[in-house]
Amino acid sequence: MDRARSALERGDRVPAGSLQPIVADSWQRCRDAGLDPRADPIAKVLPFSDVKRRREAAAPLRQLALAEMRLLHSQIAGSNFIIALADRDGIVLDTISDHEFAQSAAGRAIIPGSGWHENERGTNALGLATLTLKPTAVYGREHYFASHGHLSCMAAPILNCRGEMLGLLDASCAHDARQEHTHALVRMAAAQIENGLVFQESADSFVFAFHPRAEYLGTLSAGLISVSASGDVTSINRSGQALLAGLPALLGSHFDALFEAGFHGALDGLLSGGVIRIRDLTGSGLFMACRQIAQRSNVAELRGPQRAFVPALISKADAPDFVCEDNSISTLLAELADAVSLGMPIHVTGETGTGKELMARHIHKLSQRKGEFVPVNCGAVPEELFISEIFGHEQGAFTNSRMKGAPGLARAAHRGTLFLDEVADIPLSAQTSLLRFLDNMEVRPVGAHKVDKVDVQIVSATNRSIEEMVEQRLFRADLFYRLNAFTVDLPPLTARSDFATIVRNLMEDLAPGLPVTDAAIAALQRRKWPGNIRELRTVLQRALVRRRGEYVDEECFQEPLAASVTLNNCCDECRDSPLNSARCREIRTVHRRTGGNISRTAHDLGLSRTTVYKHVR
Ligand SMILES: Nc1ncnc2c1ncn2[C@@H]1O[C@H](COP(=O)(O)OP(=O)(O)OP(=O)(O)O)[C@@H](O)[C@H]1O
Repeated sequence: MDRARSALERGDRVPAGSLQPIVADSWQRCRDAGLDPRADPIAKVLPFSDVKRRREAAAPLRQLALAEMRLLHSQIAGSNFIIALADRDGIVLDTISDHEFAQSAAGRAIIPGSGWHENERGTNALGLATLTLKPTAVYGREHYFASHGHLSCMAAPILNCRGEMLGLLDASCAHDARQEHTHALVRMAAAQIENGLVFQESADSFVFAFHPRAEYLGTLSAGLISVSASGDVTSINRSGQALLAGLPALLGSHFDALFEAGFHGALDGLLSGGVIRIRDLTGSGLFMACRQIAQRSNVAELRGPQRAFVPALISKADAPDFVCEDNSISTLLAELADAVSLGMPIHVTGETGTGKELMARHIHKLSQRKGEFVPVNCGAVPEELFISEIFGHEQGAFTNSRMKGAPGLARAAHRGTLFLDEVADIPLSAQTSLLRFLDNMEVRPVGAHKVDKVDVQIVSATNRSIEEMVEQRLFRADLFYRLNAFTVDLPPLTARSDFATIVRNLMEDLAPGLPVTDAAIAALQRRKWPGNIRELRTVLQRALVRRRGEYVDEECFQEPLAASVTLNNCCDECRDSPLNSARCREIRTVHRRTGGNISRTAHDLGLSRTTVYKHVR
């Protein structure tokens, strides 16, 4: 390696045989592309809007991959690693890392949006695996750029059954800390994701596992084949293709072209839930078991008695107890249930009053966690107390410490949910501690030496654009990426297709049994709703006062515009107090001018963040 490296850095021919051929070829390509191995790599990072689009495009893959990444992380945790998921173009979408690695130069380079193409970053595992579609490891000084020489990276492509690349999984670590088995773990995780995709893409198909040995049916070396209700092959994993080598184990082929028993012959035994013996058409004996029954297939027609079907995506128990008939939300809810079951941090965005807190409580309910739902209003906690509020403090930890000591909200949320409301207002000084907590779920109260591990579902919410704050360096990008593994974006009230249902639902709550006319709903729908559902609720309350008959009609909403604007400019508490309303209006005006930034409003007006928060919430 020493000879190869000095030849490379001198610009001489690299001695033959001094490198594995795949690395030697890559060095040559980098040289041809004019990259200088002693210079810094070209470190392009896409803006978050692009990452978001790519994450959406890769949503089914991410859903499976994030679960595998967490598992992989738990297998290699503490060994100073980062695990990354990249999309088909080699752009990193998500990372999970040991805290120490995240702080290193390499950890700060492998971030969502970073691309690892060979022609920019030189020889590296992600770049090579993107080119070759093969699992690849690049150790230490095999990296083209000398500045990457302390890293070891292992990447494995994730392919669909047509052999097309969907994404890549990568594990990188300091070269001294590398462990031989990690490469195998990364390959296994990629294979597990590929298998998950067979199920995910084949909801309308049967999925059968097969292997020459029955005890291997549940392992990664088992073949998985998905077959439509008429016996056509809809997907087959890599192990399946290898086990059926020599046969047309391809998409669009038919079960009968692969196995002697034929589809209808095999199905009866398979649907009985047992393991059957079967021969492929080359005569090799195999064991086969059914892993999934096709949804919507009429199994009764295919065989005797009716079998259980795969349940619908949202069960009744999982349905929220607030209105969400709007398409964009109901689609999200199906995915949300999966994200919650994987324990992914969920980030809820939406204008004020769109129902973010309600959604956070729903997430807690979905998680079926026995612990508490613990809301923290990050905008209302004074900056200097933030860390001790979240992580607690020991008795006497502060000079003027009131207190006996407090466990902190993160511990109070153990086995429950920590809801970080107004998360954009977390002081920069506390963001590092929160990031570390998200990585290791460890709590160390201020002044304490002991560390406790907790198990907490994280939900955060904001009505501000954290993307912009990240660009302005007001919010840590790595913290943002950790918080928003899954985002629920609540539409403003004016964009909701279930507006009428929301009105009727609120009316039922405020005055059960009292009808509201369609004309009244139409009149409401024509208005602007800067305060969204919260404002609608207040307007309905006021209309009830004005109601004359046994129903609410459009006349109940004809309040003078000026009054309504003035009212909207004050918070509920100050509305009836001439003394407070002017001050309140000023706070709310500055708050709007600062784009909803509580800290800046507080600073500009010389008030505490808690005071500002009280008037703008
Ligand atoms: N889908 C819904 N159906 C009925 N009521 C709703 C719905 N969503 C929200 N609400 C009501 O609207 C009000 C505001 O909801 P919530 O406090 O959850 O909003 P928010 O987005 O967290 O607001 P903020 O950003 O100001 O904290 C509450 O009274 C809530 O019950």
